[in-house]
Amino acid sequence: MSLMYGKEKDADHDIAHASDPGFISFFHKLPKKSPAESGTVRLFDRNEFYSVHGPDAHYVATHVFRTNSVLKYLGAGGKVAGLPSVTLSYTLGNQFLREALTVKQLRVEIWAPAPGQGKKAAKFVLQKEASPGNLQAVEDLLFANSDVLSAPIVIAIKIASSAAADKAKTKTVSVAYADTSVRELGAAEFVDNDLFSNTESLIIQLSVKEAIIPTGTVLGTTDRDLDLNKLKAVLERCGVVVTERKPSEFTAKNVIDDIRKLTKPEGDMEETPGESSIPSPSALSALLTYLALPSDPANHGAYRLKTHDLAQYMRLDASAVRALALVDFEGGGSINKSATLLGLLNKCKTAQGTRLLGTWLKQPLVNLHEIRKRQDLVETFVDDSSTRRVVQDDYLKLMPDLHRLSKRFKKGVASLEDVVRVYQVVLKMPGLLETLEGIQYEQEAHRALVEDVYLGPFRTLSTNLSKYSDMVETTLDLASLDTHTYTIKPEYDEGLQGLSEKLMEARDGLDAEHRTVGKELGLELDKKLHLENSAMYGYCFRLTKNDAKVLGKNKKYIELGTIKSGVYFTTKTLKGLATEYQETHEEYQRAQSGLVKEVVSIASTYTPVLESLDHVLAHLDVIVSFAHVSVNAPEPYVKPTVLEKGESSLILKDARHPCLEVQDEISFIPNDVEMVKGEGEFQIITGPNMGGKSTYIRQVGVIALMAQTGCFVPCSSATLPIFDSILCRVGAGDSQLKGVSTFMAEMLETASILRSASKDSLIIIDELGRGTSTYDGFGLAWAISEHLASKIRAFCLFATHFHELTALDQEIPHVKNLHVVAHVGQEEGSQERDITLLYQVQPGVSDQSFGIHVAKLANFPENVVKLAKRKADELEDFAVGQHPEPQHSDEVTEEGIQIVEDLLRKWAQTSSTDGEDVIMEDVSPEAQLEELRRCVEELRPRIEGNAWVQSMITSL
Ligand SMILES: Nc1ncnc2c1ncn2[C@@H]1O[C@H](COP(=O)(O)OP(=O)(O)OP(=O)(O)O)[C@@H](O)[C@H]1O
Repeated sequence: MSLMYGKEKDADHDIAHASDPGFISFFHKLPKKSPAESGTVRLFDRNEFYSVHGPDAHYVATHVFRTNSVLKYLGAGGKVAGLPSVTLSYTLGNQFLREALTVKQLRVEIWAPAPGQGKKAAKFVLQKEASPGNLQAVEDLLFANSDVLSAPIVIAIKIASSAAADKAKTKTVSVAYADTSVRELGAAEFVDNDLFSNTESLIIQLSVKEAIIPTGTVLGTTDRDLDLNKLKAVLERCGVVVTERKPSEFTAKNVIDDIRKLTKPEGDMEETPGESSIPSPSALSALLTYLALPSDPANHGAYRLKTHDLAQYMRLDASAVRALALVDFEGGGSINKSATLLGLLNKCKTAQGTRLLGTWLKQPLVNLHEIRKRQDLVETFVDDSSTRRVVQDDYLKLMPDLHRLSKRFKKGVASLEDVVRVYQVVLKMPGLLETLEGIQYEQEAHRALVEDVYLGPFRTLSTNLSKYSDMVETTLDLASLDTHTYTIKPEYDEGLQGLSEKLMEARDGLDAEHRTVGKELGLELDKKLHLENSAMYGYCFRLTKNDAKVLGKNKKYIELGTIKSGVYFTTKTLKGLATEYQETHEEYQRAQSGLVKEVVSIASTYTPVLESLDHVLAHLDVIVSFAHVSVNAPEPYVKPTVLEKGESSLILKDARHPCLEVQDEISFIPNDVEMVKGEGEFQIITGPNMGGKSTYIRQVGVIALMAQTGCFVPCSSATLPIFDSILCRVGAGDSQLKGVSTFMAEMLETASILRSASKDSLIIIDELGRGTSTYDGFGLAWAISEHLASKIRAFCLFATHFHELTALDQEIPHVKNLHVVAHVGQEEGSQERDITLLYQVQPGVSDQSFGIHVAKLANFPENVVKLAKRKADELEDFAVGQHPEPQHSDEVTEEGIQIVEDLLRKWAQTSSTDGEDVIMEDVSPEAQLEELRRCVEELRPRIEGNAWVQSMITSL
């Protein structure tokens, strides 16, 4: 969901009038935004609208209104020295705040006029503060009526190191996390490497939005500072907002008491947990302090504390989430639904289903039994399409977000309408049960599973809810539901019944007087003489001005007023009756509202049942959605054969990229994938730019991930082992990293892969060594490949432009070369060569090299660094022709290599500041490419004389 406002009238609230001259000086004296100037927006509540000032005003102008013309400049100096300001209506402002917190990952502050200050306040006080992981203060304001599709998870991280651990380059990481929207706390403690690979996986698994870490020292030079910097880099890569707090907050003081307060119901006499039984006490302590949970009595006894085991799910790194396009990482809300796996697979009908799917994609299973269970359930709904449709259209589609409803009950803000919505769910249950009982099984074995996962729980929950229906039916006036009025049945309460009768009597009295006056005046009731309950006068009579002449000067008829619709009048009797009616009505409302509270509070006792029901419905929704997508894909998906870790090779027939094959403009070419353990689990893919390399290697990752979430896969047949992790490294051109320079990010990610991969990992490396500037890039690619292939022996797909890397298959038996096929043609009589891309992947090496790139090292295991250096030297030799003949292309000549060398040197020099190996940190990929194009132009005559060089740079 992105904000597309256009130029709104909203911006026209006249801020110049609304603001006191004193405001400008007040604004300039405000404390600096915490913790850093950036990343926080500050809104001023002006009773009817919000105003925004300074740099924030520019931000709002650009992002909300998409024009600077909405800016007003307060104070003297106009555009040059005035205070840039913009206003937002409450609706627009709240929408902006929601997006700032959940999509843009910003902190927000809302300031309100200081007590005693009127509309034109000059002084404001901070009223509400919120951050992506802590929405508590603004929950009612911003999220009361909108589904939050992802939970505001906030995590506190503490790193402990010891001399022994330092030597082994490991750390102990303690984390505590909270989801205040469901009142859940969690903790985990694990050993991590010095690049925090496990912490990264945990952040992905939990979809963390904000992290609290201790501040470093001022100088930032201690070992701890260095660790914190690395941690910050990881957090940034994962798109997490970093909040720094004093290290003193990371001490375990009071944490036992606080946890007891939060998790134990009042009066629970069970023994207090000791400090040793509370995991990650210091991280928990920092987290509780930050969220101020213990100080709010509403939280007492309301929280649950869990421990999270990192190994229960497949591990993913941040690049994998991006490279496999699992979810919209930047959170911008893609318009094209099939652009992400979440978008593609989300045929869920409920908000809870969509949320659970998002979680499942970040938490692929590693337990074979659990994976097969999900697959069998999906198969059940693939086999029986008609039940699938009925479940989706007649049941799931009508289910409200029970999680949100439960939350409203828990917070005591639920209304009768909420009570009724739950009732409507309960009414649907027998039909849903009957539908599921009627499933036509192709595999009898699935019957017990459906019974176990859905029918059993639904029956129990229905039984638990039967009293709920009774309660609603005896207390609520169900006859008035159709008109969306929610009232208590008068018969339910004696007092209410009495009042209701009194109300009827009063109403009868009014009617009688209506008749009497009609007769007296000789006017037909309702056509001429109207009895009305006017907002201004209460019950009274109305006549048109013309008809009103009959009233004459008769004192009996008391005129109340004349407006366009006619003349209003009353009589003494009517006045008395109207007052009585009004008073009884008010009394009735009071009595009813007491009863409403009672009914809502009885309904609230069902929240645990509702939460369980929510979970089973969400599960059903995702499974049915998987089945729906599997059947309705351009080519139906198949159930993959998943085998235990290490027990299988990866064999896919006719594999497709699920997100690409659904795009209208693409006629997708399927490819087989064979990664046979011991024979070819390491594959190097070369080929021309845009030839389909990335697509091929990424689709393998997507398919493995889909298989482990229990979904069917886009292949005609598939066998694959369980992977403990999918780790990716994607080239600079594709990465959308912020903050860290692309180069450093590339190196860190690759280093992290080397540290954390195992033989059961699936590694996807795309375009390693791009965007940097020496031959080390090749050396690095070689060294990494060799390390992965011979030491780690992971399943790996490596797409590269380093043609020379393909020689690795001569050294390591299970390295296999593949290439994407391109047909290079030349029209007769033309100098132009055009390439037809066929997107077919075939064994062997492509006969063209497509460019050499460059890199520098950061944080690699020493042997990799050494090897990289050696290989780089070898390549230099190779380049000047002292190396054996190039093996794979007849067209490569010494002259050709020389031209490429000269070209690259020129490129490196022009971009370099010191003539050394260049790290183009500050140069955007576009600018680098532009630079390269310029160099090509300079060497144009020589390039045109050499077909090989020319083919290599066609893509430029
Ligand atoms: N199997 C396929 N069938 C049809 N079209 C494909 C296929 N694979 C890729 N394409 C098309 O080719 C485009 C480029 O593919 P991809 O990015 O995988 O190429 P690449 O070889 O990795 O390119 P580069 O080397 O420039 O990074 C895709 O966006 C898609 O439109």
